[in-house]
Amino acid sequence: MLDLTGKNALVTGIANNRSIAWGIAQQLHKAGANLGVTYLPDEKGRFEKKVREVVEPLNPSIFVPCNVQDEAQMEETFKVVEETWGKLDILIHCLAFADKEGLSGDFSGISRESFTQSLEISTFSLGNMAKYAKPLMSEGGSIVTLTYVGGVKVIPNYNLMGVAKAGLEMTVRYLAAELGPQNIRVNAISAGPIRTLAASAVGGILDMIHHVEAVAPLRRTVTQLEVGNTATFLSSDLASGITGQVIYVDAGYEIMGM
Ligand SMILES: NC(=O)c1ccc[n+]([C@@H]2O[C@H](COP(=O)([O-])OP(=O)(O)OC[C@H]3O[C@@H](n4cnc5c(N)ncnc54)[C@H](O)[C@@H]3O)[C@@H](O)[C@H]2O)c1
Repeated sequence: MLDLTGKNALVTGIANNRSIAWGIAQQLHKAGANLGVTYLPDEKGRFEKKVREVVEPLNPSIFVPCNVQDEAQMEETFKVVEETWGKLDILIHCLAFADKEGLSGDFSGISRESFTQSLEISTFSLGNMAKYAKPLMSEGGSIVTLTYVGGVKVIPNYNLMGVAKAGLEMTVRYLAAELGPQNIRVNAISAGPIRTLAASAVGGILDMIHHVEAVAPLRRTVTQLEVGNTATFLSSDLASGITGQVIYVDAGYEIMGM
């Protein structure tokens, strides 16, 4: 039985109702988990307002700002988790960033600044979050992150994010090896292309989606809720033997050679 009643789940990366993290939050909630949500703060508070509206129906017990580049906010986030729940069972890392320069044109033209910023937000943040989650996952736990096939094979314009995702997938393996003895499992979902805010920054995302719809065995791409279902499974006892893996939720696209 897939039942997350009594489990505490912190979900990062909801920007709006198209976000993959929103699909995940809904399915975790449906399975009975208590939800905590972080949002990326901005000066005008627009993200906060938007995310608050989106998540309100799920009544999260935690709602805190967390820019992963801000160490004080990271610390505060997990302090609030400890004060509210005492323990954490599920951590969803569902965020990434690369600027325009990193997502179009020549790979060789990417600047040091773009590279550093993207890898810090998209890759380093997983291990750094795990550092704070580890002591709170005293009864074991599940950490799930999101990756894309562009971290394994060359996808036009994915450029810098491809390097970030390659690093992220390796981070999953190192974390799984480190945290396994504490019964903390760490996995990644490699999702097919979905129209979201982040995806719209990648040049030619619609072409990618149309290509997948034409070629993938299921002749379509996937939805946020399908990714949410897999994240919920990976976070449940049904997946108790799975760690360090990258699970493709991509309508089968990854197996195709042509
Ligand atoms: N959409 C796709 O086609 C697709 C496919 C495979 C994997 N993914 C991955 O899924 C994850 C979620 O992306 P999405 O497509 O749902 O887009 P999205 O724009 O809805 O979500 C990206 C999130 O990253 C957050 N973020 C960016 N910089 C941050 C920072 N410094 N600190 C904290 N949060 C920050 C944003 O606030 C946003 O909530 C990303 O890791 C993305 O690479 C997306």
